[in-house]
Amino acid sequence: MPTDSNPAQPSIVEVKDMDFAYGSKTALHGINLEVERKRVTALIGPSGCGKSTLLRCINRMNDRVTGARIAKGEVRVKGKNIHDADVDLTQLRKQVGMVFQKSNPFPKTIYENVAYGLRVHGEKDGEVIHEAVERALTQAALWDELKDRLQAHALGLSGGQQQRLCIARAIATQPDVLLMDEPCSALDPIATLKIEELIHQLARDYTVIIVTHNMQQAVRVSDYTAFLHLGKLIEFGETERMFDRPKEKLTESYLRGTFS
Ligand SMILES: Nc1ncnc2c1ncn2[C@@H]1O[C@H](COP(=O)(O)OP(=O)(O)OP(=O)(O)O)[C@@H](O)[C@H]1O
Repeated sequence: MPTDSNPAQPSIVEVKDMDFAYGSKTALHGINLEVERKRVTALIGPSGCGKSTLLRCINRMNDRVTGARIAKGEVRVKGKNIHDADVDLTQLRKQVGMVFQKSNPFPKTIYENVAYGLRVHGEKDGEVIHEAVERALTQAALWDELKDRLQAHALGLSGGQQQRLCIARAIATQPDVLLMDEPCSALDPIATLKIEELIHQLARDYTVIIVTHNMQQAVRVSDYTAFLHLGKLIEFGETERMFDRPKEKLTESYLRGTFS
């Protein structure tokens, strides 16, 4: 599989020769992927190729699906196999945060949505929580908009604001990696643009891995792209290079829209 990995940059997430199965059905075959720190990596490919499954392997979100398992290989985050017996799932999900397709704020105030993760991890110091809420809302480009109504109900926000609030919630505990599963698919073009700008800014502090159906979005937001087809990683490399000069015929036909 062609790759343009950068040997000078140690990977924060490594997927090594991984097969993933739902019961008897193998959904991912022999995946090898190295994700560079503080960069945006996009996962693209036709519907059902395994993008979300791969994303959800990185914080063991697939553990929730009965019969779903890594059949071969491993996933490492910061060098640690995430299936080792001593891995604490709550800690892993603190390290690897997630934002879903449909925004899902809790039916609580704006403030409590962002403070939630800190409280779950046992933070009791009001000042520490307040600083974290302000920092996360600022990083999610929401502080100026919302600072005067932190006690308002989160469900009263617009769809785009709710999604940015979910991003603020995910980054409040300062994860190393942020997984985003089609974060703009339910949003209008203006709200989408704001999230895309935000993704650029987030990559200063976080490693972002995003699933997108929208190839133009992959070009706009990502540094690296992984193209999957039928559960296999066909090509991985710098986004600009891959879209200009794909190395694989299959990638080329998918990107040119001549895919059958
Ligand atoms: N919970 C599940 N149980 C059984 N099979 C599943 C489950 N979730 C996904 N699959 C199967 O695994 C394969 C990969 O699905 P996945 O949702 O990861 O693909 P995707 O590329 O994200 O698709 P889409 O772009 O349509 O969201 C598909 O064949 C799908 O039917």
